[in-house]
Amino acid sequence: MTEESHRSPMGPAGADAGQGLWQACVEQLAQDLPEQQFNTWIKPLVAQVAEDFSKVTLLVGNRFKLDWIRAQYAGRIAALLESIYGQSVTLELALAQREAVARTYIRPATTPTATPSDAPNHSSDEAPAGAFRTRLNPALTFETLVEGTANRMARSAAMHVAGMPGHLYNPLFIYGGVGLGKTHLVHAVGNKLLADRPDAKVLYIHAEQFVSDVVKAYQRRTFDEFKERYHSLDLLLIDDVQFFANKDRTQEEFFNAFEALLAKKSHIVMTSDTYPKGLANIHERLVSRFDSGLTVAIEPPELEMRVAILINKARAESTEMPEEVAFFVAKNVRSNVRELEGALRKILAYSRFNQKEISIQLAREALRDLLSIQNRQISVENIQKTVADYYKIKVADMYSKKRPASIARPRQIAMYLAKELTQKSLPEIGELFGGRDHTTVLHAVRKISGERQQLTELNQQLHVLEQTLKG
Ligand SMILES: Nc1ncnc2c1ncn2[C@@H]1O[C@H](COP(=O)(O)OP(=O)(O)OP(=O)(O)O)[C@@H](O)[C@H]1O
Repeated sequence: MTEESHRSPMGPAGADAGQGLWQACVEQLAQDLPEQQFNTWIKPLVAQVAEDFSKVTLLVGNRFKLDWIRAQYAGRIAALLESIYGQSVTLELALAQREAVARTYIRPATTPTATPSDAPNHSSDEAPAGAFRTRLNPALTFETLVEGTANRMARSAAMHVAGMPGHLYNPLFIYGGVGLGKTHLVHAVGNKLLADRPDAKVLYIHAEQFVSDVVKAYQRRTFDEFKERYHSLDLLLIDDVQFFANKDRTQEEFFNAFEALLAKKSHIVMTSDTYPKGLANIHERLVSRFDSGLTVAIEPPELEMRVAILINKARAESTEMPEEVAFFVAKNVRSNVRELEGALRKILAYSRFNQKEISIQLAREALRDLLSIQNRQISVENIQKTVADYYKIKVADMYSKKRPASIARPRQIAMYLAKELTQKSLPEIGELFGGRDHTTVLHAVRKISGERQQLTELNQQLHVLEQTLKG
């Protein structure tokens, strides 16, 4: 899709008609888009239209804008041009003031959805000299993040921060297991703020990169530059702060940056694999600061959310995934969104290679290995044993009629996990727990899933058990 080339001038003939085509497109976009978006992103574009209208090249001021327009608007623009002209039009994006022009060819799309694979990971790494490197991936936006019960609170807090940084929820601390969308969400905060305020100083950084920046500053004695860089931000997005464990110097520098940023009402958004008090080997004064704004969890996505993610991501690849296939995949791939994406990629590739329509049968074939590993690994017996070990009770207590809380609660947790992680029905699970009635299982499932939303500690324990069971 992307290639580097030199810009070739368009012939003058037909230039007016060409501009007419572009003008019609702009007028339509002005009606479709919010005014601020239109003024920021579309209005400044300069179009060059080929004589035969087969190609429209949009000249964009800088690399960040180019990536953003490609991710957010290119599909829609290409589709509009085609519908106005009535024939195929190739859309190209190019940097306006460069010798070597980065060109991007865009397929028309029916929806303006961005495909993460279309966009470079760190667009602003390629920002023109002197420009601020945000390290944001423009494809990771609120628009491409599917909302569900699992991320609703984190998402709305993040939206709030993006809309009004420096006010409520500072710092915002987002935690959850692997592949649940923490990174996506923090990029979305940065991208939204930049869309509203293109001059804001936003930086996304992984905690390991911060560690390496501290080491470099230490070796090169460039702490002044380091401080200037970090302390002048409007928004710092820092991923996976658990990586600060045991790194004293880094923790000290982060503490300083933290204090400086909060004092000037800049915003800090952090992610981690656990809640602040669960972090190991991080100084207490940092932990208490992490927890001083708002701490929110992202849970593993529920079934409906997994279905919606699959359908949306397939659509972003210009493929319609039938709902029943999405349900089949979502029921079988439960752990996290990254695995869901992997399953989708396999299905799309299998369907293309074999030139077959996407169906449940095709999904079953494409995911054969994955499904057999799952079936082998997660059985009710396995769950009972793992939960019994974890809570230090006997496996036999899973089937016994004993009722003390120290036994009844792990048993309810095991029933909940059996429902979540296996295909067994409530009566089947009841049978495997000493012949209990399905209503007992239903009660346990409802109780634990309700408490999971409220009790951070229980939620953490369930994460550990799930990760252990999934291997
Ligand atoms: N709700 C969602 N809607 C759409 N895509 C999602 C959603 N959640 C996660 N993803 C996608 O799943 C993939 C993994 O997400 P991400 O990298 O943000 O996870 P993470 O929680 O940061 O994981 P890790 O802790 O391993 O870094 C990404 O491609 C992301 O875009």
